[in-house]
Amino acid sequence: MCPGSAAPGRGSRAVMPLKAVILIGGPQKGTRFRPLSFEVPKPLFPVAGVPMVQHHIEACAKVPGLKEILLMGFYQPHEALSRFLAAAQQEFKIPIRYLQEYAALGTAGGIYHFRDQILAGGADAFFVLNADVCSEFPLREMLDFRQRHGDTDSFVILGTTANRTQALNYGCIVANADTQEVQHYVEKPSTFVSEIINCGIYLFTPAIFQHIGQVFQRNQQELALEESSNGWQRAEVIRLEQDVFTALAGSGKLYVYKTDGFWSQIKSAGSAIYASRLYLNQYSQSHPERLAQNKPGGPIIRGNVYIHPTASVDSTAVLGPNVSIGEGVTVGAGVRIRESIILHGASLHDHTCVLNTIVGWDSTIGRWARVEGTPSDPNPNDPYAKIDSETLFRDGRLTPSITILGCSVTIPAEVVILNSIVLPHKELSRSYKNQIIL
Ligand SMILES: Nc1nc2c(ncn2[C@@H]2O[C@H](COP(=O)(O)OP(=O)(O)O[C@H]3O[C@H](CO)[C@@H](O)[C@H](O)[C@@H]3O)[C@@H](O)[C@H]2O)c(=O)[nH]1
Repeated sequence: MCPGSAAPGRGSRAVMPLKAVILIGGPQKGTRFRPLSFEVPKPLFPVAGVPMVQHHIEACAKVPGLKEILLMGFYQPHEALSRFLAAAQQEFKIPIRYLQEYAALGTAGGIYHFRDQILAGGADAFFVLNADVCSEFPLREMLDFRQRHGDTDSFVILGTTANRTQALNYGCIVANADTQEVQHYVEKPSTFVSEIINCGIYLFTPAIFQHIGQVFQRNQQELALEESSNGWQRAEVIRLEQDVFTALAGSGKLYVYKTDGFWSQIKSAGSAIYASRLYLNQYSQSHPERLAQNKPGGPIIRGNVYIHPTASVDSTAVLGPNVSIGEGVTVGAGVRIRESIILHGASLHDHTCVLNTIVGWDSTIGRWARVEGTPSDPNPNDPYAKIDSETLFRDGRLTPSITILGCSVTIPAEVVILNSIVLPHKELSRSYKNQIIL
């Protein structure tokens, strides 16, 4: 933004041309999300009833002056993505495009490669958001913060507090307590650096490209020494965190805006259930119409529940808290569902009990069956605890986690499926416990 173009003072800000880039990654990643990512790319996985990145898009569309949203990744363009983009453009009345990287270029390589597209139309600043986080997205607050604290040419990272142990799984930020200027940045350190972590949400000005460009040139020079035909391409692989932030720390250009609002990573399927809970909570303020109510002749609703309008739920079913029911789902009489996501087309026959589970698209659960997982919620007694993006195995054994049924799985009547992952199209014939069923 041009210095002096905004009215000075707390919270007052002239509207300036802005853009947003959402980093959606690509197919190789998201292994902790299997088998769900087989069917739908992780950024489109429904969280609290809508695709994961729709929450980002909605937050961006609310920022005054935001002209365009660019989804950036290395997925091949496909029908589900195109359909989603078309629908989102209509709903949020903002241009949204997908820019495909020819290979995984890292968190800074893609934005550098497409810098002309980002700056087209004269963007003064732009947000970059990791797709695999859920947040209140305090984007306006980040703009106001930059206005108040940094110079208007500085860059802002959204930060939050984690506990000392879990902070090691994130980018860690040491900042000046008065100015919030980032003095030190270490990505996933091996020993404690700071409790302030990087939320994967940034506000940049076009000047960021000079800093990324320096890394690109250095990479090129280093690779020129190697005998390799694709040196140029590899020079384009650049990480914002290790290559850019670490160097920018202490230069007076990088600031952290700390939020106390909700925030979580969405790495594993278990964290999608937790993220759903956070967004459903937010709906009471932002989208009360999306929350199911207790009504005569309707199912019994406990806490926050989302039911797609096309779903058919028996009036004797008891749902909640934290349940999302997808398009065309059928829920029979006496069914109990808690802390679960039921994906479109699934059918839960009478008296089934589904707890801490994701039920895949078009799966069927026979009557009186019980499908249950173990939640991986953050420690409720630690206000700074984050969800552990658990690995599937520990000491060679499957760690108890939420139960996941892949798409078109059939569970017979009267069985118990506990802490298991069932791959798509399986027809089970008995009960299972702590297993991956291939
Ligand atoms: N377009 C594109 N996107 C990518 C690429 N690589 C990763 N992404 C996207 O960038 C985001 C970050 O992914 P990772 O590189 O897996 O990093 P991380 O382990 O999630 O850590 C990052 O996020 C944390 C917060 O959730 C931060 O704490 C940490 O510092 C870092 O920024 C994800 O949304 C992912 O889809 C790429 O090559 N191209």
